[in-house]
Amino acid sequence: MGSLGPYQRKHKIGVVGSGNWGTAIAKIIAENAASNSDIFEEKVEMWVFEENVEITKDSPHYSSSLQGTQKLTEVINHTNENVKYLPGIRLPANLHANPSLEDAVKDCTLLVFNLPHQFILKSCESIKGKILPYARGISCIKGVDVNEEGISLFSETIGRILGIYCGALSGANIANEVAKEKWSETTVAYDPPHMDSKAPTPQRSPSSSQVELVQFQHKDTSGQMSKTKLQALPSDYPPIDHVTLKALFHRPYFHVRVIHDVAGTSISGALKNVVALAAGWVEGMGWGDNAKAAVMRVGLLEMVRFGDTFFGATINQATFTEESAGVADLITSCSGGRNFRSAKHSVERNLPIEEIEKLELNGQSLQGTLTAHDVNKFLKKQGMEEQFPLFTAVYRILEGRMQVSEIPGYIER
Ligand SMILES: NC(=O)C1=CN([C@@H]2O[C@H](COP(=O)(O)OP(=O)(O)OC[C@H]3O[C@@H](n4cnc5c(N)ncnc54)[C@H](O)[C@@H]3O)[C@@H](O)[C@H]2O)C=CC1
Ligand SMILES: O=C(CO)COP(=O)(O)O
Repeated sequence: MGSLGPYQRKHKIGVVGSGNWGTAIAKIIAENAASNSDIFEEKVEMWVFEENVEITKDSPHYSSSLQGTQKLTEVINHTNENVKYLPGIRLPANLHANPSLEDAVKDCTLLVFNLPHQFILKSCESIKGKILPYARGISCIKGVDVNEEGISLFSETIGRILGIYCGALSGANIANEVAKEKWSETTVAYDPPHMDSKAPTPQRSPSSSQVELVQFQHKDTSGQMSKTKLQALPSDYPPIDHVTLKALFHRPYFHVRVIHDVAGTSISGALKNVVALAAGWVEGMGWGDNAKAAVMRVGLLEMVRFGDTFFGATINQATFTEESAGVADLITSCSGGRNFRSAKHSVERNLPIEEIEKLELNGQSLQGTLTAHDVNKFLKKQGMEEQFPLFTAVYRILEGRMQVSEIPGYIER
C-alpha cells in the first residue's frame, strides 16, 4: 500500500452528514481510506451540522478541559466519538469533523451524501458550483423527492442540483449494529453514462487525459427530461467504478455487492420505511408475528408495484428480492428499525409518533413519516391511492383519519 500505481492522484472523500448512519458510514470510509492509501487520500472530511452538546460529569469524556457546553465538531475531533448521534463508538483518527459544508466538500472527487432527506435540497443548493465539476456522488439517503414536477430519486436530485453523477447505497443496515462491526450486507448501485467504467472491471490503465463533456439525462414521471453536462474524471485519478466503490465501502464486517440498478436500490430503501411504520403499529397492538408478516407481504408487493409503475423502464425487479436493499432491509427495518420501534411505542404509549420521535430519538429523524406523506401526495396526484392501500392506510393513520385496527380490512383486496 502507499504506491500510486499508474495514477498520479488519489481520491479525496467527503461525507455530507453526521447523524446515526452518516457517522457510521463515515467510520467505514475512513477505515478504508487508511487501508487503501494507493487510491484514497487518508484524511476523510465529514460535514457536521454544528450544534452544542453538554459534557456533564456523567460523560466518559468529562475532564477539566472538556466540560460544559461544547461544539459537537470539537468534541468529535477531540474524543474521536460522535457523542450525540453514535455514542460509544470509536471513530478513526483520520476522520475529521468539519462544521463548514463548503470546506468539507472542497476538492473532493467522491461525495457521500448521508442526511435525513428533508435537509438534502438546502445542503446541495449551498454547495452548488463549489465542488469539483468532475466529482461523483453516492446517496445513502432513504426517501424520495416529491415536487411539483413529479417524483425523483435523491441520487437524481443531487445529481441535478450539483451537475454530477450520483449512485446510491442502501441495505439492511441498522446503523448501531454496523458501527459495532456486527456483520451485515449492503447494496451499492452505480451506473453512470459510458464515460465512467460501466462494468465491474478490475482494469486500471490510465486512458486519454482529455476531459470530455457528455449529456447525462434523467427524467421524472411527468416525462420531463433534464440534462446535466457530466464532466469526465481526469485520467490521472483511478477510475470511479465498481472496483473503486467496493474498496471504499467494503469491510470484513460490511459486505458490499455493487449493482447497476440505482432506482430499485433507492426506491426500496425509501418505501420500506413506510411499511415499517405499519409493522410497528401492528406489533404495538399485540397482534403477533403473523400480522406483522401480513403487513410486510403487502408492503413488499406495493414497493415492487410502485417501482414498476413509476420507474419501470429503469428498475430491475430482482433488486427487491435478491439484494440487501430489498427484502432484507424490509425485514431488518420491521424488526428493529427506528420507524418500527417508534410506531410500536406510539400505540403502546398512546402518543403521536412525532412525540415519540422527540422523546426517544435524541435528535435523530424518522424518515417513514415524511415519506408516507411524500408518497401520498404523489399517489393522490396520479389518482392512484386505491392501488396502494397499505401506503394509503399508513398516511391516513398518521393524519388521524384511520385507525390501526382498520388495516386488515383495508388492505384485503
Ligand atoms: N440510522 C440508521 O440506522 C440508518 C439510516 N439510514 C438513512 O440515512 C439517512 C441519514 O440518517 P441518519 O444519519 O441516521 O440521520 P439521523 O436520523 O441521525 O439525523 C440526525 C442528523 O440530522 C442532522 N440535522 C439536523 N438538522 C439539520 C439541518 N437543518 N440541516 C442539516 N442536517 C441537520 C443532525 O445534525 C444529525 O447529523 C436517512 O435517510 C436514513 O433513512 C439508512 C440506513 C440506516
Ligand atoms: O434503514 C434502516 C436499516 O436499514 C434503518 O431504518 P430506521 O430509520 O427505521 O431505523
